[in-house]
Amino acid sequence: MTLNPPPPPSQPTTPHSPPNRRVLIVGNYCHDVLIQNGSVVAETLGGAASFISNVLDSSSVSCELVSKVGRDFRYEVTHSPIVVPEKVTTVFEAYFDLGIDVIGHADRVLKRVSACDPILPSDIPDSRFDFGMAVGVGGEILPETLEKMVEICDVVAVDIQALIRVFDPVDGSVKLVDLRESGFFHILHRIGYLKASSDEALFMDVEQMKHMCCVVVTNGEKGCRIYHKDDETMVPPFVAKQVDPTGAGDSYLGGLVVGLVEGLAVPDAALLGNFFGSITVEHIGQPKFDLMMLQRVKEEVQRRKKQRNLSINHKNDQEEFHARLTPARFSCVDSPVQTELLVNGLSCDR
Ligand SMILES: Nc1ncnc2c1ncn2[C@@H]1O[C@H](COP(=O)(O)OP(=O)(O)OP(=O)(O)O)[C@@H](O)[C@H]1O
Ligand SMILES: O[C@H]1[C@H](O)[C@@H](O)[C@H](O)[C@@H](O)[C@H]1O
Repeated sequence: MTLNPPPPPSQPTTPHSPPNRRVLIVGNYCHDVLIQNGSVVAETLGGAASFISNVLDSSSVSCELVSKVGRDFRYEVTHSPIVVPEKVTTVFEAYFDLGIDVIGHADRVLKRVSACDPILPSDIPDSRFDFGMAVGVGGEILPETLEKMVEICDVVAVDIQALIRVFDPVDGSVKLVDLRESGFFHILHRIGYLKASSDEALFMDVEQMKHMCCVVVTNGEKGCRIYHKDDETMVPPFVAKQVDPTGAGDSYLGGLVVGLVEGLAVPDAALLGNFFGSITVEHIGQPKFDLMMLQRVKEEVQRRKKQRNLSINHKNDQEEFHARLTPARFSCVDSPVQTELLVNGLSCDR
């Protein structure tokens, strides 16, 4: 089945001088506090922007990141955030033993216990970008912020969590509102990609949205589905031993965008998303990707592109791409810090 998605970002002009494929990532970093049986199990750097830039940086895709943190921000990051001295960094507590939350999310109950400032249009550079990613976690993306993004970026990908989250005024519990009531709906015909988890997809009309943009719905260990106009494609998962689901959707989106800027077709880019999502669930916090693994992935992406250019694809060609990526996962090793955390770590079987 062929998908006819929004145009990908600009392609190389000569084999030796790749163009500047700049990606703009907009969303706040946060502190993630993982809680199980009443105790803090881990405190990690969070925020979709941090997981996504980890995937893009590791894949040598140049990106610029706009994020706000408070004076208490304690992580050394490649892309410096804007520090708001009178504020504290956004904090999410993730409770792994409170059962199913109000939105039917069985993994964890999320509470936003503090929130840094929103990201304003004036915080975003005035330059042009090939690809924009609106990936807020705590309500920091405003309609006018997204409007500026669609003006300066050729294609914009949006994580629905940036648009539909609302926060309980008493305890900060995350709730979702219908996309039509989110205050962003009027801009959505101008975006290229909308990503939602299967829980979040219940808060939009996929049948309606797939005529406005390419919709990707992730479904944990089952992989993901792509909807665009009259096409629907299932993209298979990779087998993983889940330890902590945090950031899986973010790394997925990072992998998808890496695939798109590299010039892969949407289903292949989504397979790369599944690949990075599956590695992320095996770690607490940010995964540190193995260099050999990244090199293999790069080679497979180039091979896949060549195949496409020569039009030598056949019906089951994604199976082959999947089969060639699968062994690359096994060259991935944990850093000592992560291994130590895993010993006391979470295990969240779905
Ligand atoms: N247990 C798993 N095994 C294999 N792959 C997984 C697993 N969980 C997630 N993934 C991969 O990561 C992708 C995103 O996961 P998921 O659907 O849980 O997103 P999400 O709910 O947005 O994640 P989060 O909010 O935790 O960041 C999936 O489509 C899948 O490819
Ligand atoms: O760090 C995580 C991550 O970015 C998730 O995508 C988001 O759902 C959580 O709110 C956040 O704490």
